[in-house]
Amino acid sequence: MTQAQHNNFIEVTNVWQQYADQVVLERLNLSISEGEFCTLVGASGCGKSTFLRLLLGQERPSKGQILLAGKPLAGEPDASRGVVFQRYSVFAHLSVLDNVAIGLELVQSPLLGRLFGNAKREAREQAAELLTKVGLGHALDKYPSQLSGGMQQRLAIAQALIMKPRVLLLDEPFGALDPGIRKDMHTLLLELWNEIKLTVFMVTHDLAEGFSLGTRLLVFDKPRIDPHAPNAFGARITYDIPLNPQRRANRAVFDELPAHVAASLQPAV
Ligand SMILES: Nc1ncnc2c1ncn2[C@@H]1O[C@H](COP(=O)(O)OP(=O)(O)OP(=O)(O)O)[C@@H](O)[C@H]1O
Repeated sequence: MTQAQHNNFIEVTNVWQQYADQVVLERLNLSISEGEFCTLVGASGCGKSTFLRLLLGQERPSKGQILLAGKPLAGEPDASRGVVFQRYSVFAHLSVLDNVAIGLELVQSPLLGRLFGNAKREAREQAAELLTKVGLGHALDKYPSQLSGGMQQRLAIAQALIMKPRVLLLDEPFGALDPGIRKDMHTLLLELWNEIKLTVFMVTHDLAEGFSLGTRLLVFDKPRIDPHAPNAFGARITYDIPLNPQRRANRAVFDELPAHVAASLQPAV
C-alpha cells in the first residue's frame, strides 16, 4: 500500500446519535487501525446501519466526533469511503462496464459525467480490469437485470472499489444471497481485502460470518433498558473482540463472552 499506515486511522470519540427523542447510539468510543476488518453484529434496529451512515459522512453525530486519518470526516460522503448495501444499488440502464467506469467519469468530468478519447479508454480499461478481478470479466456488456444476485453484488463491490476508497462500508452485503454464493463472496472479499489492504466495516446478522471474516468483531447492544421509556437509552459497543489470523479469540477474551456469542467462535489454544 502506498499510503502511510495509521495506527489510529479512525477515532470515534464519545459519539451519540439521537433522532427526536429516540437515542439510537450512545457513548461510542473506538480506535481502528488502518487495514482492520471490523464486523458489526447486534439485534435488529440497534443502530448498526446508523453507525455506518456516520462513518460514511451521510449523517453527523448528535454528539462526539469521528476522525479519519486525524481529520474530521468530510461533511458528505467522498471518495475515501466506498459503500455497498444489501439491496443492489447499481444503475439498471447501464452495462456492467459502464456501471463501474461511470464512477471515474463522474470524478474526472463532474459536469458532463463523460470522458472522451484516451481518458475514456483508460477509464474503461481500469473498470474492465477490476471487473475481471471480481469475476465479471465475461459479463462486461450485460445489463444488471441479466445478472444473478451474487453477480450484482460483485458489480456493486467493483463500483465501490473503482474509486480506490481507503474504507469500505458494507451493510449486510450478502444478506439476500444463497449460502453457497455467500461462501464465494466471502472468499472474494477476503482476497480483495488482502490485496488492497482496505479498512472494512461490515454489518452482518450472521454471527458466524462476523467471526469468520473479521479481524475484530464489534457487538452492538443496549446495556440499559427502561420499559417506561424505551427510547431513552441507545446501543453501545458491548463487546469488542479481537480475532487472530485464524479468526479465533484469545482464550481470556473468549471466557468473558456470554454463551450466545461464544457459541459461534472457537478459542485460540
Ligand atoms: N433518519 C432517521 N430518522 C429517525 N429514526 C431513524 C433514522 N434512521 C434510523 N432510525 C431509527 O434508528 C434505529 C436504528 O436503526 P438502524 O437501521 O441503524 O438499525 P440496525 O441495527 O441497522 O437495524 P437492522 O439490523 O434491522 O438493519 C431504528 O429504530 C430506526 O427506526
